[in-house]
Formats: sequence, structure tokens, C-alpha cells
Amino acid sequence: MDLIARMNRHFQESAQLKMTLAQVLAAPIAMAAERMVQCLLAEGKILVCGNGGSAADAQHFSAELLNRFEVERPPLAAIALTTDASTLTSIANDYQFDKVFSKQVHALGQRGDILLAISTSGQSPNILEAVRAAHERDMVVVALTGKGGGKLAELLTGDDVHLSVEAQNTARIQEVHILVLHCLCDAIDCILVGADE
Ligand SMILES: O=C(CO)[C@@H](O)[C@H](O)[C@H](O)[C@H](O)COP(=O)(O)O
Ligand SMILES: [Zn+2]
Repeated sequence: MDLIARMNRHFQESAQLKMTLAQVLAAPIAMAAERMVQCLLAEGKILVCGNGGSAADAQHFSAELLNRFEVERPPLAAIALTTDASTLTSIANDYQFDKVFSKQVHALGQRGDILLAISTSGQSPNILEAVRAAHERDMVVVALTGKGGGKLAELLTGDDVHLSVEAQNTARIQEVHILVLHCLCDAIDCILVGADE
């Protein structure tokens, strides 16, 4: 087994996918950022959910909004729905794991808020339930997906934005997801406080 060759292949594939998707994703990312700024300026908030690596991405993104990304600006209203062990375990224990995010969306979501739903497959039942709950709350959904977006893509409606990473390998999709999330942070800051360059 040639580990060095494997590493090289991972780096090549990751870089290649990012280069291929740069053109495809720029406009939808800009649209998602504009929707998010509109929501935040209207006193709305952004709820974020995902499983596994995407749960980490949800927290990473919400922290960069709530605290800061690269420039000084006021803190922005974002909440990761993946962090409260008591809430997550009680919902999963008393109801079902499918409801861990949707119950929080029902409780916290208001008309005009945004749900950022992150799923590499677009098939995770708890993410699908969260999207349904967001629509019931008149929230806009920004879906960050892979593999065509699965059932999640089918749930999206008019004002929703689909950021679809057209690839099949979960790790590669996640690597693009984190780039997309940083692009969103940068675009939000840029619209709110301007950019240096
Ligand atoms: O990070 C990884 C794989 O790279 C895993 O933890 C992965 O996120 C988990 O299997 C998730 O449960 C996958 O969920 P999803 O992206 O299909 O919604
Ligand atoms: Zn991973």
C-alpha cells in the first residue's frame, strides 16, 4: 500500500472538485448570503443543523457568525441545533432521533428566520424533518448537500436556496462544504461592513 500516493490522490481530488465547482456555486452562495443578511437585518436568526461531520460544520459556521469571522462587526444571530446534549438526548429518548432538530425548529423558529440544513446525502431523516418544520414556521431553507441533494432537494420550495456539491464521496463533499461555509461568512461580512479588496 502506497500511503503517499493515496494522500496525493486525496489532495488532487479535493482540489479538483473545488476548482470544478467554483463557477457553479458562486451565484447560489451569493444568493444564500443575501438571504441571510436580509434575515439578520430584519432581526431574524439562522438555525443550523447537520449530523456527524456536518454537526461540527454547523457549529463551526454558527460560531463564526455569532462571534466573528475575519473582520470586526457586530455579533450575528446564529444557533447550532447540535450542541445541547440534554435537549438532543431527551428528544431522541422520549420521541425519536428523527425529531432532534425539528422540535428545536418548532420551538425557536420564527417567520423570516433561516434554517441552514447540512447533509452530504440529503437523506438523513432528522434533517428532512427539520426542513419540514422550517417550512411550517415560514422560514427560508438554505440546503448544503451532496450526491444530488436526495430527498432534501425534493422538499425545497420557492425562496429556498440549494447549494449542491455534485460529488459522491462524503469526505470530498464535506471538504467543499467547509469552503462554502467560509465563502458564506465572507460574503455576509462583505455585504454588512464592506471588504478591503
Ligand atoms: O464526517 C463523516 C464522514 O466524513 C460522518 O460523521 C458523517 O457526517 C455521518 O455519517 C453523517 O451521519 C452523515 O449524514 P449526512 O451527511 O448523510 O446527512
Ligand atoms: Zn468526516
